Amino acid sequence: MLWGYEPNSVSHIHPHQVRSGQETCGSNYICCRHSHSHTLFANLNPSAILFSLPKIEDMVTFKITRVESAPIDGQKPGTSGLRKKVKVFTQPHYLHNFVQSTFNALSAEKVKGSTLVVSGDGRYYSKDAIQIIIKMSAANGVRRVWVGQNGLLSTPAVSAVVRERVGADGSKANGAFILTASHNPGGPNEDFGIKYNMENGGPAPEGITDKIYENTKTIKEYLIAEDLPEVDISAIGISNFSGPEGQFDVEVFDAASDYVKLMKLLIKLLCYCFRSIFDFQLIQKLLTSPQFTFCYDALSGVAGAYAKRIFVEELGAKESSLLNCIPKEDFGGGHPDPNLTYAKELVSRMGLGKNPNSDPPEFGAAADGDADRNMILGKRFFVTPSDSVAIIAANAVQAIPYFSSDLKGVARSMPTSAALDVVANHLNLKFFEVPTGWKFFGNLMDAGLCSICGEESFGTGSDHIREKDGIWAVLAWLSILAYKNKDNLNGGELVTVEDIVKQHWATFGRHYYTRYDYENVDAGAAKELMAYLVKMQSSLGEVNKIIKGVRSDVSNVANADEFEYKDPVDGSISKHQGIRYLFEDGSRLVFRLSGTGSEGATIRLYIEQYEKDPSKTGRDSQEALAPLVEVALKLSKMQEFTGRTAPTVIT
Ligand SMILES: O=P([O-])(O)O[C@H]1O[C@H](COP(=O)(O)O)[C@@H](O)[C@H](O)[C@H]1O
Ligand SMILES: [Mg+2]
Repeated sequence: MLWGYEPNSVSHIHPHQVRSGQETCGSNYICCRHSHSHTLFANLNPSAILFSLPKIEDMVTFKITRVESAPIDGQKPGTSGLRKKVKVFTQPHYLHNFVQSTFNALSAEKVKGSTLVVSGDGRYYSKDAIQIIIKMSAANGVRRVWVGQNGLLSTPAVSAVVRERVGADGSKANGAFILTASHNPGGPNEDFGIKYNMENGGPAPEGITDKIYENTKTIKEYLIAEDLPEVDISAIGISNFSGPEGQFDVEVFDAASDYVKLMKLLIKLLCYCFRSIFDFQLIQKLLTSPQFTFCYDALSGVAGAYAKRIFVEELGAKESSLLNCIPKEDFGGGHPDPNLTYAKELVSRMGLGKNPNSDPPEFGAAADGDADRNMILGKRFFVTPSDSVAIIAANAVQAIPYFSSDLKGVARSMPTSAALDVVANHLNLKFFEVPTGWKFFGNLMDAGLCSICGEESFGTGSDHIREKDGIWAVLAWLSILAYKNKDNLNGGELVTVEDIVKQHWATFGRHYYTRYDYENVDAGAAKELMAYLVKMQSSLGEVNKIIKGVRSDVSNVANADEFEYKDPVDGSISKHQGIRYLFEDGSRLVFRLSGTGSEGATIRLYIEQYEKDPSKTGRDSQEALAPLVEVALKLSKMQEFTGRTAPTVIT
């Protein structure tokens, strides 16, 4: 096969590996700069020189080694993959066992000849992990591995790449290893993580993650190409190798430009028209208006790799509107979780928290380490994630071109407030309540049942990919603001984030909502607390007596259960997905153990109360919910079980 590159795209020299589509020069090989095949072929200059692929005998060859191993405890993937301390991951065979168990769960015939994406949020240990996974992929018969430059790809970008990218030779990805522990801190003493995403770009379903876990308990050996040279993942280009089963390639590509292009291209593929998902021109007008001010905090996570390209270069925001937008291995020592506690700098810049800025911007947002979560803030105003998804759904058809023809349906996770339910009801939309974990939305989307979904845990997204998407959520909010202000940008009064939220409450009522997190609690104590709450569910008379003893103004519990979900698409059943106490007036208490921590246990307590009367929707949420909070803490004996007098995080 013959193919070529523009001569001016030559970027650097690699003496060790053959990089395809490259001009050979003595013993060195010159690499070419390109982002992906669409650009490559679209830009192909007729005068470009055509090169033949390197001959097998020129390629670096590798052998396959079978390394004896044994099961290591505790490799059960959580809500979103395996997340542990770096010190755990760097134990001999630890990562290898998990990767081999994943290959075995997928089956050899699916792995052989496949194309895998391997990248992540760039946290400490990622670079070593990528080299290990490349070597194990080669040994397991994978045909090619795609890596974002420097090993960086946000979780939503991985999903987009798996679904939409076409390699220079027409190849498509079959799956991905995403290396992240999301919102957990990074560094030698902090967390690392790995999860596998399937061909649809979404997280592996429980059927696969259960198999992976079973395999980790019986593993005896793994395969690795120990002599495969390290691949330079800082340089864009393709490295070719030859193994016992044939050719193996590693392609390093520009993570950000691919994401931006794929997002734009997607709509063309789906709709055969030339609109982008968002109306970039309209958003640009808003972002460049002197009346509007903007701030984006990537919390030193991988979102920074996209923020400059999208917000500054594409949409005209000022560079000074970006905070912590250089990705760092240890997230600058911070906790890359976009909430009111951990996104301190943004929170104070937005006029909230301890040292509030006196002149805050109109709009602020933050992302987590792997850029799938988002927090949306207005001037001195916090938007709860449960309200955020409801507001996006209520405005999507008018404000976001991707949805202009209609919404197929909407969905939320169980602990997320019912604000979205009210919108769905009002707009007569299909509605689904699923367990916590983005993978549950994927089935609905693949079946064409859901367009927009969201979670209280700062996750919002749509069926453009199969992961939640932090930058998408920001663009969705900017679209709504741009749409509502399209006639106000020449001196008129701006419709603010706060106005939009308050208008929403006036129309649909307000779900007062708060979440209390008790992080790093003793795992045994957390289990006992949950067991106690389940036991109490069988004596509601007793529960109501306790409640009335604590607060006579709180209504009775009408129903209590553990949430169970039957997937409407594949019929699979997920049990024990959170403990619910449902009150007569529609209020809810939900208790769950986090599935994303790496040590001890995190208890999450979700508290919700619906207020329909528009004259009562403007209260401070902590104040409005104080009676229910008191009830929840006493009913669960939180302090008795955990020894904690206060939560670590309140949102
Ligand atoms: O950690 P992420 O951003 O990948 O997010 C992951 O975990 C969240 C829950 O976390 P927990 O179990 O701690 O409540 C889920 O809502 C989310 O769908 C999942 O992708
Ligand atoms: Mg995340």
